[in-house]
Amino acid sequence: MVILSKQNSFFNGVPLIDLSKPDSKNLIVNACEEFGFFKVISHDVPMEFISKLESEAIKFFSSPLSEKLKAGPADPFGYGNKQIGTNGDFGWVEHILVSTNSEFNYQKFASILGVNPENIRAAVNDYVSAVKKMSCDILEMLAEGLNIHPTNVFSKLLMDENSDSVFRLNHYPPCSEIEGLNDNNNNNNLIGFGEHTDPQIISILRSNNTSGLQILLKDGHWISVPPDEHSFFVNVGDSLQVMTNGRFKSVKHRVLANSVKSRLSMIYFGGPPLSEKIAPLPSLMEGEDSSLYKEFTWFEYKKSAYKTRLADNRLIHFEKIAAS
Ligand SMILES: C=C1C[C@]23C[C@@]1(O)CC[C@H]2[C@@]12CC[C@H](O)[C@@](C)(C(=O)O1)[C@H]2[C@@H]3C(=O)O
Ligand SMILES: O=C(O)CCC(=O)C(=O)O
Ligand SMILES: [Fe+2]
Repeated sequence: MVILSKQNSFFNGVPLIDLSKPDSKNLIVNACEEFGFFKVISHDVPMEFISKLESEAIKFFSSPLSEKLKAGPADPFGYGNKQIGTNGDFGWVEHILVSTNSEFNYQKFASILGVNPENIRAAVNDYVSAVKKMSCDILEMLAEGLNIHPTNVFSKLLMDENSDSVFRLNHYPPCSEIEGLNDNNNNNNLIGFGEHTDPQIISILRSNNTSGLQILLKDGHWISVPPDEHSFFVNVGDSLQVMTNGRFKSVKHRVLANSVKSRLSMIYFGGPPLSEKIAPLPSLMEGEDSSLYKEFTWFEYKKSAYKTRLADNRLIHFEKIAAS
């Protein structure tokens, strides 16, 4: 029996994983089951990579809107302003979305920044490579914690040369008008990025020290995640929910805009190759036929996901109807 030490394993209500500690694999499993979310410290992503990318992003987002729009529209890759996806979702946010594998047209960004496209490409590549390595370490610890062999069942999907992973930079400008907005609970809330789950396997988020991120708990309450520029935050995505046959739940999260400070976040979304079948791992099913989900590939899931609104439950179309 595994006895989990709860001591020092929470940070303001959010599970805290110290990657240097030997018991972290069990704590990660616990966090994925209870929250679908956790904070990571003692990682080995160099601060130099984070700062370099952050300064390139600040330069880009500080450019005149007319210049930034030249790197859009986000279809889904490129620059987007207030628009999230193409199905009618909006937020107080501007963003850049790039594919981590295909040759993205960095020239578009570079001409705006007036820099060599190699600089921005190198900043994204250095950062993404380090964060991808950390994602794989976490996924391998997860597999070990679940007693799955080989332990690279999840990480090999991110390591595959055809892995369909994406990287996103979000900038939430401060909004002074929030003070005038009131919801029924007397809160001043302006949505930066509306509630949703991430479709991929795992998402790794790093932000500056501006608050805004919230996660939905199993009991239906939203909690604010205190920002920490030196740490990373990990989300279970829909695909990991399916691969664990619902044992882990993809976490609903959202971002509220801030009235005084701007928030800058960078998120790596680790996804499988398009042709990969997304199905529960046999060792996590009670019997051969106990999958909660119909068979589908990541391509089929993505195609369907891109037709949905942000807050929709995208997995519902792939769930088996329970026999009565
Ligand atoms: C409204 C949408 C934006 C999104 C594609 C979608 O149709 C539904 C999923 C959204 C999401 C959420 C997590 C990531 O930010 C994202 C890049 C992704 O893979 O799924 C976005 C999509 C997007 O902005 O293109
Ligand atoms: O910007 C953030 O802090 C979170 C954004 C997010 O959840 C996303 O881009 O999917
Ligand atoms: Fe998200």
